[in-house]
Amino acid sequence: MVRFGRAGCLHRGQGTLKNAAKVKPCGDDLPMTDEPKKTGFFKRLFGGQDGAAEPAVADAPVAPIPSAIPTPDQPKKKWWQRLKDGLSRTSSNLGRGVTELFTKRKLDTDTLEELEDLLIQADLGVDTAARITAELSKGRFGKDIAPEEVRAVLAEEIEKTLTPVAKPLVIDPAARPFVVLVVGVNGAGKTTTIGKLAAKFRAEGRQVMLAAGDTFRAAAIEQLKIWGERTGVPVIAREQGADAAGLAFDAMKAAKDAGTDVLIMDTAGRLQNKTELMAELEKVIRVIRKGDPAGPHAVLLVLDATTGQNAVSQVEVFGRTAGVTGLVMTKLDGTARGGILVSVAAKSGLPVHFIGVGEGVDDLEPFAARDFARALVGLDEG
Ligand SMILES: Nc1nc2c(ncn2[C@@H]2O[C@H](COP(=O)(O)OP(=O)(O)OP(=O)(O)O)[C@@H](O)[C@H]2O)c(=O)[nH]1
Repeated sequence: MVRFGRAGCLHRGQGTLKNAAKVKPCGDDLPMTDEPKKTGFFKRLFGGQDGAAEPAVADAPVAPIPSAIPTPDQPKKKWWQRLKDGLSRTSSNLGRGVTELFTKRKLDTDTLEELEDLLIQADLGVDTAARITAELSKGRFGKDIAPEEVRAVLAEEIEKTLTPVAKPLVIDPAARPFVVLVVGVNGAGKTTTIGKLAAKFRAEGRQVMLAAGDTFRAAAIEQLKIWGERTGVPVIAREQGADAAGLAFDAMKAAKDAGTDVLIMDTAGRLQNKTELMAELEKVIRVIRKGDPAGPHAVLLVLDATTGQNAVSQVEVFGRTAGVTGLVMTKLDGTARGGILVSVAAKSGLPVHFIGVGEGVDDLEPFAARDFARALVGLDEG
């Protein structure tokens, strides 16, 4: 049965926390990349706890949903400040590391190697780290160099890597509905991102509909309904355990009938190495295409920054199976290794549409290369 989840009685489970005791590191049973992981000074600097992402469990209670619509008495922080605060764990580690490396030391083979290690520990990836250090040494080798200069070069090189992928998600008004399919591993932040996107599109005056395609978890359906209620957006849902492809069919029909501009479809979190679940995703896509051969018009892969280099493998597999058209990276505030975005961007070349630096509705914004690069290395807005 199709239910429109706009009505009031949706607060069951609201405000409860996902049970931290039930989760295990996301990377546990996933194919990891062979990026070298260093120990010692840099390990201590970067904590070594990242990779402990939060895969959701099937019976996890609903995640807390922050107020979707900020009330006037909530002082609204500028996005730059949110970004800077969100990336502070990475930027303070990088900044401290650079200062310790380059105070009263020349730019020589040792310092360059140590800088490369520092960048790898921040998850920028081996290739990017090597390219940046090579660039830094040009014309400066054997000379004194101030930490500020190193930071400026870092920001410049990171910006260069990111500029080609910093692309907005363009909603084609000719596609009605413009179907956005949201995919990713468990707990990456898909449902939360959908809620934030719904609020954004509504603020732009678009008619939005949500589809609770994560039929696996009752809590996920409830969570999406709450976001729907808060953002004033109808939610198409079926009961827990229902066929996800059937739900996609219902949602396509309902969105067409209602003349909706944007239909955002949630999907169950799935590990990229679980083939039967990946096959289910392909089925959902086939059903969407029956409704509109050009759909889904965007397939957003939500990546949790705290999963580190495993994000690279997620991009590969979801890209192959679901035809990912763009990325959203969440939880950049929860890691000292925010450089993972640079690594993923450099390797995949996929557009990065949005980044998330917190749980609030305003903590997701379109991705801007320069702002990100400067905030990542602890420089001011430039
Ligand atoms: N700190 C932080 N937390 C976030 C961010 N985005 C999402 N979260 C939190 O991450 C947790 C998981 O988010 P969900 O939206 O439920 O993730 P999901 O991918 O839908 O999860 P499944 O339905 O289990 O696949 C929630 O507690 C969110 O509030 C972010 O940018 N920063």
